[in-house]
Parts: sequence; structure tokens; C-alpha cells
Amino acid sequence: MPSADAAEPLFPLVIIGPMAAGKTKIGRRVARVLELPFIDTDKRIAVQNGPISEIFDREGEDYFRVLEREAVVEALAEEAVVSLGGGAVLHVGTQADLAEASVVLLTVSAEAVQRRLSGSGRPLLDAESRSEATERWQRILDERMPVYESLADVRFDTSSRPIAAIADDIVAWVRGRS
Ligand SMILES: Nc1ncnc2c1ncn2[C@@H]1O[C@H](COP(=O)(O)OP(=O)(O)OP(=O)(O)O)[C@@H](O)[C@H]1O
Ligand SMILES: O=C(O)C1=C[C@@H](O)[C@@H](O)[C@H](O)C1
Ligand SMILES: [Mg+2]
Repeated sequence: MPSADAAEPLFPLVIIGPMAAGKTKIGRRVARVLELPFIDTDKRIAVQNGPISEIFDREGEDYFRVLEREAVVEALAEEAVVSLGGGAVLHVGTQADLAEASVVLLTVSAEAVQRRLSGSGRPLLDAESRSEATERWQRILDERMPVYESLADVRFDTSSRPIAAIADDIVAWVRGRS
């Protein structure tokens, strides 16, 4: 993981990590505390194109990734807190763009995530049971973790602490860099 460099621009502040790590909830709170706009790329895609699960069903994952890349490019041009979809970091262009941003990785244990995985529009985790969804989540995480780690400037685990406390830690980290 690269070390913090005070000369780097602070914003956008980008939140990455696996599904249900808390990117949306924690990112929104960080933005509120920093008095910055908040952008969630999944939410933007859904507002413009309909629910993500329907995009996957209708057009397939590759089409979703094209929409996602467009949403990421647009979001990263803004001085904002930006939460990315879990797989957005797979795009090589996004990987290059994140080298210029402040990147926070949120992690979560499989035990904690299992409690968070209700049947809520995550097409890659569609499964008969919560335990099967958690197994899928773990397999996807194992594949992506090296990418997340290579892009992150700092990481916070969300398994066992309240959203507000984690958001405060992120804000303190950001303020410590400026
Ligand atoms: N620190 C936490 N402690 C307990 N529950 C949490 C915590 N952070 C997030 N959650 C809960 O986990 C669920 C997923 O959070 P959130 O939607 O923010 O995750 P995400 O990383 O944006 O997931 P997605 O893959 O859907 O984009 C929500 O129900 C949220 O309330
Ligand atoms: O991890 C992923 O690949 C995904 C995560 C979600 O945030 C959504 O972007 C979508 O369901 C795909
Ligand atoms: Mg989210």
C-alpha cells in the first residue's frame, strides 16, 4: 500500500471495497461531516438506467461495466466524496484514475457481512440462501483483494464498529493529510 504523500490532492476522496462493506452509508456520512457533495456511482447508474439487477438481467454485466465506467469518470471529476461499486476497480482506466485520488478501502469480515446480506439487488450474490451468498461474496473478494490493496491509501474495517465512529476515523485521516 503506498504511503500518504501530503502533496497529493485530497479530493476526490474515493471509498472502495467489497459488497456490503459500508461504502454507501459511511461515504455519505463522511461527506456530510466534511460538507462536501456525496456521489455513489451505483445510485447514479440506477437513477439514470433503472435498478442494477435489472440492468444485469436485461443487458448483462459487460454493459453494466460500461455504464459504471462512465459514472466513475464523471464522479471523479468532482470535488466530492465518491463511493464506488464493489467491482468498479476492475477497470484499468479506473485503476489509473485512482492513483491520483485519495482512496479509502473499507473491509468487512465474512461473519459480519452475512448479517448484512439480505436479498437486496446485488446480482452477483443472487443465491438460495444467505450462506451461499456469503460464499460467493468471499470468492469475489479473494479475487479482488489484491486490486483493492494496491489502490488503497488507507483501510478501515467495518465489521464491529458503528458507522459514525468509522466515518469519524476517515475524516480524521483526511484532515491529517491536509
Ligand atoms: N459499521 C457497520 N456496522 C453495522 N452495519 C453496517 C455498517 N456499515 C454498513 N452497515 C450495514 O450494511 C449494509 C450495507 O451497507 P452499505 O450499503 O453502505 O454497503 P456498500 O458497501 O455500499 O454495499 P453495496 O455493495 O450494496 O454498494 C447496510 O444495511 C448498512 O446499514
Ligand atoms: O461487486 C460488484 O461487482 C458489484 C457491486 C455493487 O456495488 C454493484 O455495482 C453491482 O452489483 C456489482
Ligand atoms: Mg453501496
